[in-house]
Amino acid sequence: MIQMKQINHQFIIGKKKRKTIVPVLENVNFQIKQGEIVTIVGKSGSGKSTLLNLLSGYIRPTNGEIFIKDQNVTKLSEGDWADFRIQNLGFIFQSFQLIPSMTAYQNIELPLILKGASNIARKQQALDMLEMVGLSDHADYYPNELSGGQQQRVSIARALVVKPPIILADEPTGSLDSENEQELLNFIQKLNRDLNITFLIITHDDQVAAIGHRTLLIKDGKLQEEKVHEVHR
Ligand SMILES: Nc1ncnc2c1ncn2[C@@H]1O[C@H](COP(=O)(O)OP(=O)(O)OP(=O)(O)O)[C@@H](O)[C@H]1O
Repeated sequence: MIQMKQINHQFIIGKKKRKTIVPVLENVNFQIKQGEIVTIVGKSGSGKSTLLNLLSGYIRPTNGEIFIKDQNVTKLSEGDWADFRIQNLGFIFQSFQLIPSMTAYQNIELPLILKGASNIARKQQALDMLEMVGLSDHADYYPNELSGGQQQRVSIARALVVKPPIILADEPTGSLDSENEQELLNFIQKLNRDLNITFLIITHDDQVAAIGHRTLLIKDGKLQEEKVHEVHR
């Protein structure tokens, strides 16, 4: 489903004589199968977000190739990457990234507008998602009128409304209290079981890491298999 082949990534800071090269990832190779939940851990600054940004196409690798659903995404133009992203990837961020001037319903509907869905289909699917995350009665609330846990549920509904086969999550529980965290983790596992959605989750939190079928560790620019959690399957 997802494959990184010999990925190297470095950032270049400054210009000309003051140029500094910051190597972040070195010869990273891994594969994720459809229906897996894989969690990625590593110290602050180890390159976790960089890895996720490479998989999202927001940055391009210095070297190496990335395949998602057998498509070599490193070869896609910006426009084709944008289309591919809308069709295949959903995102969950720590900071929710909801649009403050739009209601819960409108935030969830937005990816469907971008995808070109019809009016009727949009309405039905957005309402279904609101129901699925238990917020049917909050459709017309704006993000600042919702609790942190409710905002996170709206952001998940928005990620899922286009039914992406893959969800990339960066510290998805980072802003939640322990009750909401547990609820979200149960929800991710349910989506994985019921809809066979593949999850790649970056986290600092052991409880989150443990929902992965496997956990990968980024250390000194390299990726290593940390743990296989047998209990989940
Ligand atoms: N756009 C950029 N330009 C230059 N350097 C960058 C850029 N983005 C990240 N870096 C550097 O790459 C390294 C890895 O950063 P990254 O954000 O991937 O780490 P992380 O593991 O996600 O950290 P955290 O857990 O603190 O979020 C850091 O040294 C950072 O300074």
